[in-house]
Amino acid sequence: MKIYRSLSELPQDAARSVVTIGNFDGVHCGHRAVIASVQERAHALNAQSIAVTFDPHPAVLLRPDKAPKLLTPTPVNLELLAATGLDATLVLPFNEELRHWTAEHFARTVLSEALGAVEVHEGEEFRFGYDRQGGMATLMDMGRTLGFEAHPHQPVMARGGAISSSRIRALLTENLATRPQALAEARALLGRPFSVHSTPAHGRGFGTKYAVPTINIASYSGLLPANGVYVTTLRIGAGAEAKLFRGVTNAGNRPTFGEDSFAVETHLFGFEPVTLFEDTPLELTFLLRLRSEQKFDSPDALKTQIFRDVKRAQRYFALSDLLAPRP
Ligand SMILES: Cc1cc2nc3c(=O)[nH]c(=O)nc-3n(C[C@H](O)[C@H](O)[C@H](O)COP(=O)(O)O)c2cc1C
Ligand SMILES: Nc1ncnc2c1ncn2[C@@H]1O[C@H](COP(=O)(O)OP(=O)(O)OP(=O)(O)O)[C@@H](O)[C@H]1O
Repeated sequence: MKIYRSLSELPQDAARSVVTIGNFDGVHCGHRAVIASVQERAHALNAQSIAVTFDPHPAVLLRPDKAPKLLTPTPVNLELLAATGLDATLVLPFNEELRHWTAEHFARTVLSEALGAVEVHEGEEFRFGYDRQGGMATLMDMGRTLGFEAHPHQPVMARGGAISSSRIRALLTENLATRPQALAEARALLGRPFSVHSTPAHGRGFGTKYAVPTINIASYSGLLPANGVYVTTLRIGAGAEAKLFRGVTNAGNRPTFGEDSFAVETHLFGFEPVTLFEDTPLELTFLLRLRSEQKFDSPDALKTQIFRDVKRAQRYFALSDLLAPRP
């Protein structure tokens, strides 16, 4: 997939394009349905399939105090978009200039002039342009003048509602704190288990001394699931060299050891030594929520509980192995 980071990077002789615009955070099942239509139509019309997205997420500029933590950091999101098979993604820097563009200006400069759009596909609730003034009706009107068709898509539903990035964020944070099954719901909406991508950090050394040895992940600006203990896998490294370990993870403040100090730490099963550098890529995947974090009276009491967590996680993996389709 080609990635263009500004309008000026696009080839001058605009190819015909079938386009979809949005943030696509997490590239969930709703996004993938719209993207699949874009690809199908691009193929039929002998045009390129392209997504237009924004960096940073518009909310960072528009509502800085309420900007959501992202399900997927931008580089990983671009990999997910590439995996859908799109020909290209245009990542427009979302800045003061762009935020003031009217819907009409956006349609004319980006869709028509820069991309040579022949069709534009969006969910029917789609809004765009300064102050969210434009919607599907605007796109249809503009399309008549500019020579593209606007195709609204019915919302893709799952687990009793329309799929959206904000719904998935809510499932993984406030809902998950009180309803462990919210993790499975988020998985159904995403079409894959939720994971975070980071690098290793140093622990305080308490784990090895008093509880169980763990790998900590570096402080992370994206979205993390609600504090608590989870069954997880940890992929260490990238490409053919990567190693996958099963384990249990605590995301929380570790109250047993005194003052709050937030960490995400994973105890790996069947660990074999691997060299970790500061920049070794880690992907931590959250499979099942086991419990909330607790303050224990002693490190020994915590250790006993962690052994119970490990047993439950091993039962989870044994069952998933049993249910996994055989080659
Ligand atoms: C599976 C698991 C569950 C944990 N549960 C709790 C808990 O409920 N309460 C708590 O205070 N700490 C919990 N911890 C965190 C330990 O306190 C932590 O491993 C220890 O503070 C080590 O920190 P360090 O790696 O920075 O040395 C848990 C850790 C793991 C791996
Ligand atoms: N469930 C869905 N069904 C159909 N189209 C969808 C669905 N979710 C999003 N879309 C469409 O995909 C495109 C990109 O969506 P975008 O990422 O901006 O929205 P979103 O997932 O609803 O996120 P948020 O919750 O942050 O608004 C838009 O055209 C949007 O209307």
